Amino acid sequence: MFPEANKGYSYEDCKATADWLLAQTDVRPTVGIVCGSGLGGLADMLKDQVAFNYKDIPNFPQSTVHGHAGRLVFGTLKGRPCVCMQGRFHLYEGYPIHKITLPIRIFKLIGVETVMLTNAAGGLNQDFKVGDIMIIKDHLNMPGFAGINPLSGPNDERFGVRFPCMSDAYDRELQQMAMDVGQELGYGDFLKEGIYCVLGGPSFETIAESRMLHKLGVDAVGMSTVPEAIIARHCGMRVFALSLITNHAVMDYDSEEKANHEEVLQTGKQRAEQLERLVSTMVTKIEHNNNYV
Ligand SMILES: O=P(O)(O)O[C@H]1O[C@H](CO)[C@@H](O)[C@H]1O
Ligand code: HPA
Repeated sequence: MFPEANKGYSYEDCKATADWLLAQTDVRPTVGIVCGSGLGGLADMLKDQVAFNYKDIPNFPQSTVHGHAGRLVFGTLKGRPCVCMQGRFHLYEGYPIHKITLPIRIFKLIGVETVMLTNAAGGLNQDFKVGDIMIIKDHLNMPGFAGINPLSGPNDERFGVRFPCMSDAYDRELQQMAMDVGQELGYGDFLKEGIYCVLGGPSFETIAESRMLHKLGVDAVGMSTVPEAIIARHCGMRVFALSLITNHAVMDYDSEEKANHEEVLQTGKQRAEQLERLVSTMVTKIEHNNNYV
């Protein structure tokens, strides 16, 4: 019924990878973090690290994008056991969508309860500045409109239901926590919230595309995160996600601005410290069993 390419990894494949990892480390993370482009420094915050190169992990794809180191790092963040993907996978790298999201199911099988996704994104909201951090409150899954969804193919109920709800994709308590922590840290001026839209990439948006997305109510555009959020919600993990606004999406034919990956990485470096502090402070407030203390 389903073409071979749509089958993805079986539960047993995922379990084999999870068990392999659990056999190599005593760390039992309840929080899983994914680092966006240029945001790999988040992983360096972990203490007592046990790190694996993606090439050494059974079934794992390889990172091919500059700014994505390709390491899975276990460790503790202010005493809390965490696992961190220092580098993620994107559709435009040529991987099937099931492969992009495999690590999220591995997170689930090693005991992760809360997933924190970060990304670099282009700002469409005219009130946003480069360097703003946007808490994602909802998403537009453009590849999904064309049938490219990480849940397509046979459904294994051991992960989740056939038709998962997505109106609660981004945990509201964690959004509020991020706002509160951001205020406490004095980040009020550059902490925003909004809607993220994923596109396939790797070409950046045309002016017409940016204008269309802006009219649709999109605040920031990128090429990741949404497939990971869908897979995490499907298997019952809580999701928090944020975008670092690394550039303005060009919306004006007179503009001299041109989106480029170097600028994306550069902005990441400039905001790295604050972003790390925001995420690490949140981690210390996320209790086992997903309670916010
Ligand atoms: O979403 P992350 O992985 O942060 O990366 C973003 O940055 C790259 C473009 O510069 C794209 O891959 C886009 O998705
Ligand atoms: O402007 C952008 N568009 C798409 N993806 C991005 N990732 C960082 N900036 C951008």
